[in-house]
Amino acid sequence: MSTPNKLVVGTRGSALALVQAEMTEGLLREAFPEAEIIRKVITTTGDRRTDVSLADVAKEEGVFDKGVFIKELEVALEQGEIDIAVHSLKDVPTVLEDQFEIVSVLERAPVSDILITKGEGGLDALPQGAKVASSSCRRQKMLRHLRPDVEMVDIRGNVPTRLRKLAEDPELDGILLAEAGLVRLGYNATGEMSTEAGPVYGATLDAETFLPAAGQGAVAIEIRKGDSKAAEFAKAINHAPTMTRIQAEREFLRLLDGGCHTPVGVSTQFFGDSLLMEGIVFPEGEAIGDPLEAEVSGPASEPLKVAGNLFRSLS
Ligand SMILES: NCc1[nH]cc(CCC(=O)O)c1CC(=O)O
Repeated sequence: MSTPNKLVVGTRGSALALVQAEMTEGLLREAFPEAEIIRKVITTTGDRRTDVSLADVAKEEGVFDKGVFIKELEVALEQGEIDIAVHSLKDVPTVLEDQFEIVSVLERAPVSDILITKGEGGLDALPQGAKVASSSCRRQKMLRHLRPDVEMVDIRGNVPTRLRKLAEDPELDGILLAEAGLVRLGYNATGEMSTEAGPVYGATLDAETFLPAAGQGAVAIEIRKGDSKAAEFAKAINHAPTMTRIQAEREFLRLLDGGCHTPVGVSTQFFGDSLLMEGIVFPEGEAIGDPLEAEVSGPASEPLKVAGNLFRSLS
């Protein structure tokens, strides 16, 4: 077990995870200059299995849903090997096992998705019948909702690999990625990015039109429930406005999850003391179908209520 003034931070070893761990550790060191902050890198199932789609990895490994990127970190938390786990919030299921809790989030990076293409001009310049790669069901459905002519295909691999695959593959016209990941890795997400196979170009997909995933761009800190020391460390670096938004977004997703798994997009914005929320829910399966959509606003002091209203307004 750790001594009182030592905190072990657990993180995945991907480039993005390491950047996010470093941000977390920097904030912790600023808030607790006397504390010893130690990093422990842990490989997750999602990191080991880059051969097949994430949905198949989850199925084969018996890990529920998005747990593919967090399970091993939770095991390390449970066993006391680490005191806090740093995650991309988007990868964390909305309902945690009883012994864990998310106590804080860092200030959010840009929430939008980015379309990366071989030429400039973004979505409007994408040719009719274009082929675009993404392994996210939500991105696949969202893009086909806006552009039914587009053909979507799967893709795996880290960011540099995906950018290179786009530049290399004459059949492929674009890929979709989170702006947050690109920005945190130091890419010029909304402009020219170079790859070994030539330049590619990023363009923001406006978050009110192309609705992001719940919690996209946010970094979450998970601890053992009831660990008051870890809670004290983590809460000191919480970013309250981000917490309000992600509580609303995750509550909306939780209300929808009820057993099945459907692609969901959700966006939140503050207008003074109000929280404006938009949501879109796509039917399961291959067909694009007609999604359910809604937009509501309510008091920012009650994010769960606003999310409940959004859920009930879906039509
Ligand atoms: N599912 C993988 C994942 N988890 C978090 C990010 C990016 C950062 C973020 O959205 O917070 C990504 C890559 C992507 O979606 O392009």
